[in-house]
Amino acid sequence: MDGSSNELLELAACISDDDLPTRRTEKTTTRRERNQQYRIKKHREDAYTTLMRVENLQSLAQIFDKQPRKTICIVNLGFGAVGGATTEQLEAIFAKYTGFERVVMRHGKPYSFVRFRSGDEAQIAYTELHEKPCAELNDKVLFLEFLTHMQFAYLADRASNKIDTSEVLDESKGLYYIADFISEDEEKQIMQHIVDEESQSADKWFQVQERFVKHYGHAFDYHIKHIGDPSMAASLELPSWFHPFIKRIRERLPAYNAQPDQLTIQRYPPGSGIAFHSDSHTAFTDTVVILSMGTPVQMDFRKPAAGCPPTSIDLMPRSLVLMTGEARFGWEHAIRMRRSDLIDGRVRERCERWSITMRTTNRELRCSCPYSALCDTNDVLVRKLRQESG
Ligand SMILES: O=C(O)CCC(=O)C(=O)O
Ligand SMILES: [Fe+2]
Repeated sequence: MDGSSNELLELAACISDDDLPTRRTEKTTTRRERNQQYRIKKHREDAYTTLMRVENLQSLAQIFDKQPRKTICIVNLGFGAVGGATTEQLEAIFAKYTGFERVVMRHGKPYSFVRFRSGDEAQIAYTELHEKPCAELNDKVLFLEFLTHMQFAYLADRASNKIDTSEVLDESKGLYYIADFISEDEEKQIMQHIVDEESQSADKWFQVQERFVKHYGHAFDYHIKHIGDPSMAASLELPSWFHPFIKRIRERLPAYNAQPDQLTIQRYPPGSGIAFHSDSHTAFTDTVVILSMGTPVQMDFRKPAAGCPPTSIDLMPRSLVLMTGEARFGWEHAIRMRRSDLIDGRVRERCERWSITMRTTNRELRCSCPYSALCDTNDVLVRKLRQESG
């Protein structure tokens, strides 16, 4: 038996036979209690074994502290899985304890964290909730443990990957973010335009995976990942209501000198997204702009060659993202297909999101960027397109 199994056994409560009752009624009660204790012991073993497996831990001693600490780990309660909870549900359970600060959750993990102002205050919640059925969670029995700051950092902060969403994220890399690029009224007006145009060209919405797309100026064909047949576009003109926004981009980002001739409107129902990609280099030139509306969503960026972990920005409604240079050609971007995002440890459920992507077609059908892993300039299809265009 290895050390970890020993530790699990230590953690499992022993069922005491010391006080076996003699009278019949007492005996029935005690049996029930013993069964309940046995069930708790089983659940506890499952919970701790799962945690050790998920985090590849050899020992629980390296992760939990025996002293009361500010941070409690709920070993067997995460977000999303069967029997999981939302941030709001956990807040409702813990907010009644003095000193409660916040709930921290992570995607895809079977555990979560609750932060208190002090260890003593955390201890009160611990004593009341540990190994007890929780009424707010269908009587699920919760297993709580204390974490030191280092242990919390190890479990929770390790994968922190959020970029600071200041106005210019990384100008040198060509990634710009402008919050509140349009007003709430403008957002409503744009949505109204989209609805109005719906009646004229309803058949020009295409479903791509779980999202819906519509093109103006030029169509984009997702099968060949290139400019598509003009008949697939809702209109070969950009909608006139959009021109003032192009002017505004130039005012806000004077370096922006593109003349977009292609607009893609996309509707993302909750749970939908777009896989990692770099917009075709030979279909579009070096600047891609995205205006977001509706629900906020996390967009991930990654540099495939460098093997860096993805990093994400939170696309708030009415914000604008501009990608140029390295961010446009050398990075991939994606919106994960999921129903929620995890922002600073909080689960934020998604509603419907709308985006408008502005691009300029690349007339030369050629790209000379140094990011060959993402560049389609030598693809067979693109070479053929170049030949055909003379
Ligand atoms: O909808 C978005 O925000 C991203 C769209 C996108 O990346 C694309 O259409 O290439
Ligand atoms: Fe894209």
